[in-house]
Amino acid sequence: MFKSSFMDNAQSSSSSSTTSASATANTQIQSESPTPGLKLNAERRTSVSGESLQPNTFDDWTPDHYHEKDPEQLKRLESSIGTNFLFNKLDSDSKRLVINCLEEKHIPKDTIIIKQGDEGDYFYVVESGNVEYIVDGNTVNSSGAGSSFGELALMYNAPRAATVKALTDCHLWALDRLTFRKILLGSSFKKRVMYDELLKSMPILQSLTTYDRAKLADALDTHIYEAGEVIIKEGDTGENFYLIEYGECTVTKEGKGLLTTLKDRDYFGEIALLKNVPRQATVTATKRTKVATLGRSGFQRLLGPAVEILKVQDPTAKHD
Ligand SMILES: Nc1ncnc2c1ncn2[C@@H]1O[C@@H]2COP(=O)(O)O[C@H]2[C@H]1O
Repeated sequence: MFKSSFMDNAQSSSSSSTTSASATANTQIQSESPTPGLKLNAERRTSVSGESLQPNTFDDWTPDHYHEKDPEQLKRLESSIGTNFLFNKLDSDSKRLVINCLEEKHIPKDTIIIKQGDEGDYFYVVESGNVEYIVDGNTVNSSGAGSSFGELALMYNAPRAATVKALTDCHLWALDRLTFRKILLGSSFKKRVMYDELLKSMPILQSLTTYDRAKLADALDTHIYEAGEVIIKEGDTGENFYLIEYGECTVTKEGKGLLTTLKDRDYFGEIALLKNVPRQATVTATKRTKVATLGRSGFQRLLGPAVEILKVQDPTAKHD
């Protein structure tokens, strides 16, 4: 019954690539969920093998957890998470569906909501309270009202990348795996789906974790340049870093001519951002070229260990 409106939001799946979660361990929740009928991950074994990152397209799919929300719940949802980026990209039918598939959870302080290494079954949005994220025993960050977590395992069919613990009593909304994949992957997480193959295949990004790659994908934009177009001009102020998805570009410098030719999976534009200097060369598309661009603030925040590799590979060291 939901078919026609869902199909507008789901990207059609053309990829045949699949990844399988290796973890099969049952997830444990260390504090009883007070919400009847909602088991969190407890005693749950989810089979996720054979799914790709592409959003699912189950033509005859009906959500398992569909419960019309009462007016009081709807009002709270609208004011707390209705304006969240996850939901404001949805058309009204999809938004209504997602909202009605959300399950309410009251989580006591100190509850382990997600355990690193487990399989994923739910995605969570925080209405109130704070949670912390623990990777390999170290607290890496925390988040509060309006944030969300638990998407990585559902997107990439990977084991949970972090343990998530309630720092305070929390009021959460949980979305089941299939509804997440069916609706949110094709809309709210579309950029991650779009850039996944590119980022995974870029040699300089190999040191990034799944989490790092996901955050990076959120910050990217796409541009297409036709043959002959100048992408970067020597002497200009640099604002973007570029990853080449496909195409070909030349790098030329006044007085030196052609320095190099760049192709698929190469990058450029890093020197001005790394050293805070003007553009050191001109980059021109010689074929139709599709690039993913990352702005200055994203470059500083999101490239993580890849920045060190960029510094080591600084090409200006060779030709200056
Ligand atoms: N630094 C981090 N590394 C990994 N996961 C994180 C981090 N910070 C927040 N998270 C969230 O913690 C979640 C744990 O479950 P997932 O791997 O499904 O998805 C993960 C992210 O949503």
